[in-house]
Amino acid sequence: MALLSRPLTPSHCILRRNVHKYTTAIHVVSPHPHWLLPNPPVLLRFRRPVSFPPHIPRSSLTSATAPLLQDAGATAAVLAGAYSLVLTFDTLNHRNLIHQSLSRKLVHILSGLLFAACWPIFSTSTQARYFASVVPLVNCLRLIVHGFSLVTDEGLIKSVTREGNPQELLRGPLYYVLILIFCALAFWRESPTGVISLAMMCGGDGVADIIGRRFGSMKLPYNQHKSWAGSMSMFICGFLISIGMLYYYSALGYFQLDWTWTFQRVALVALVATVVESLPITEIVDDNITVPLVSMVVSMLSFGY
Ligand SMILES: C/C(=C\COP(=O)(O)O)CCC[C@H](C)CCC[C@H](C)CCCC(C)C
Ligand SMILES: Nc1ccn([C@@H]2O[C@H](COP(=O)(O)OP(=O)(O)O)[C@@H](O)[C@H]2O)c(=O)n1
Repeated sequence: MALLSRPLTPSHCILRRNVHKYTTAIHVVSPHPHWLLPNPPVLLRFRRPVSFPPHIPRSSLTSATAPLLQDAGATAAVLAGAYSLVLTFDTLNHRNLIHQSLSRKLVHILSGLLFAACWPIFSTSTQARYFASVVPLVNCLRLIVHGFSLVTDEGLIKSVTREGNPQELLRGPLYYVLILIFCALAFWRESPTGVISLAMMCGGDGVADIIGRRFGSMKLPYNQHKSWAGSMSMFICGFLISIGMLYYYSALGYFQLDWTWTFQRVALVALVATVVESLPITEIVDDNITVPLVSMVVSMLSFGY
C-alpha cells in the first residue's frame, strides 16, 4: 500500500508500486521542485535490495537530517540575499545612480517581500519558521549594533536612513525587522495574514512614500503631511501586491482560496491599512508598526486565521 499521508494534488504524478519495508525512495514527478511544495511529496518506496544495516534504516537518518540541512542552507542563502540587497543599493547610492530616499524605500519594499517570497524554500518541518526568523533577527541585531554606533557601516546607514543618522536605525528599520520576525513565527506559510501584512507594510507603505513625495501635491484634509496620491497608491499597490503574494502561495499549494471572496477581504484590509497610515499619528507610533498590526487584525477577522 502506498504511503500516502495527504490527498494527492493534480500536480503530483505518483508512480504506484508495491511497497517493501527496506526500499529506496523514488522521485515524485511534479511540475514544481519538490522542496518548494507545501508537504513533502509522498515518496513512495519501491522493492529494491538495499545495503544499509537493518538496525538503523538509512531512510530514518535521512528523514531526520534532510530538513535540518535544507533549513540551514535556506537560512544562509536568505542571509546572503539580505546582505547583498543592502550592499547593492549602497553601491547604487555611492555612485549617485539612485537618490538616498529612493534607495531606502526600495530596500523597504524589497526586503520584506523577498523575505516572504523565500519562505517556501525552507523545509516543511516545524523548526523551519524558526530558521527563517533567524534572518530578520540577525538584521535586528545588526541594526541595534549600528544604531548605537558600536560598529559603523556607512553603507547600511546610507541605504536605510533618511538623514544618515545611525540612531534612525533604531526606529523605522528596527520596527520593520521585528514585524518580519513576528510574521514568520506567528503566521508563516499557514495563514494569509502574514503575507498580507507584509505586503501592506512593505509594498503599500513603501509605494505611498515614493508616489506621495513625487505626485502628492493634493494633501489630505486631516493630514498635511500625507496626500491623496500617496494614499491611493498605497491602497492600489498594497492590494495588488497582497493578491500577488496570495496567488504565489496558492500556486505552490499552501492556500486554497475562493478568489472572489479573497479579493473583497484583501480590499478591506488594504482600505483600513491605508486609512490608518494616512492618520497624523506617525509622530506617536511609527507606521511600520501601525500598518502591519492593523492589517493583521483585519486580515485575521476576515480570513479567520
Ligand atoms: C529601510 C527599511 C525600513 C525603513 O522603514 P521606513 O523608516 O522607511 O518606514 C528596511 C530595513 C531592511 C533591513 C536593513 C534588512 C532586512 C532584510 C530582511 C530581514 C531579509 C531580506 C532577505 C531577501 C532575500 C532580500
Ligand atoms: N499616504 C502618504 C504617505 C506618504 N506620503 C509622502 O511620503 C513622505 C514619507 O511618508 P512617511 O512619513 O509615511 O514615510 P515613512 O514613515 O513610511 O518612511 C511623506 O512626507 C509624504 O511626502 C504621502 O504623500 N502620502
